[in-house]
Amino acid sequence: MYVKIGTQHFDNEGVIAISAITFQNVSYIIDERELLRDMTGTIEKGRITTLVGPSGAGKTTLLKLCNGLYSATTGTVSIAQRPISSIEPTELRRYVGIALQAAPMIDGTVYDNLCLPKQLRGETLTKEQAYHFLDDVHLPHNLLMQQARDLSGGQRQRVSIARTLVNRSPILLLDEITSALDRTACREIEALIQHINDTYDTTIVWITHNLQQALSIGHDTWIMMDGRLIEAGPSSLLTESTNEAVQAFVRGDAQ
Ligand SMILES: Nc1ncnc2c1ncn2[C@@H]1O[C@H](COP(=O)(O)OP(=O)(O)OP(=O)(O)O)[C@@H](O)[C@H]1O
Repeated sequence: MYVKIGTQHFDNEGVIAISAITFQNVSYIIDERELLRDMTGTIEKGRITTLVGPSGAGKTTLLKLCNGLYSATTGTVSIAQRPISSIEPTELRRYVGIALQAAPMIDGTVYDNLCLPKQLRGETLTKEQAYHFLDDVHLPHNLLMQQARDLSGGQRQRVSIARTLVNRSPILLLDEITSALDRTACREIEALIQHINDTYDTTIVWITHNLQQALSIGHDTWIMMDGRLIEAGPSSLLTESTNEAVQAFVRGDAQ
């Protein structure tokens, strides 16, 4: 049981509850280009944190450091206070789920796609269990045996999210998952992510170019520019930051 005081969580003994993800002086260099520069910050457990910033700021690179796709060149990324380099890849994949804009599916049915996370661990998912995950993302049961390639964009994104739920990952990374969707489907996915965050206390890290979405959905925001973390804190920073570069970005001058 955690109590929230200010922006920090404390347990019964007054110890700060585990943070979800921490970055300690993290940089990432590839081909002599420094894509992330000396980033230090904490993504808090159980919250929705949006990652915003101009194109090329390094947002996707940051997500890739969180699920082990990239390794920090210097500094330390920790998940639940464990350096990511000490976590087994299979455990990490289970702990940190990811959903992408394109919602890539394997060729086959919705059921085949939902089975995938279990199959990777040599386990099986029963149809009854699969129906439960369809319920979670508000999709009808008759979609289970439909070919994934025939789904609408919104349905596809829901299946992609349901697939992350199969692992019950405490952390969910989302990379522009609504940018290809129409307004209605976008609202539905936003409500779904809020529901998952509320119901399972899942920590959500969400890259979005939609600042209105960041304001309405995010508890916190990280504003990145040119590989640096410029601001981190409550989403109200998007309108209240006194940083001129942030203000220019929010006005649309830097997008
Ligand atoms: N593998 C790579 N090798 C070299 N440069 C890369 C690589 N991946 C990304 N970059 C460059 O790093 C910078 C940051 O890319 P990244 O995709 O993290 O930005 P982003 O903030 O997510 O951008 P967007 O909002 O456009 O998706 C960009 O200039 C990109 O071209």
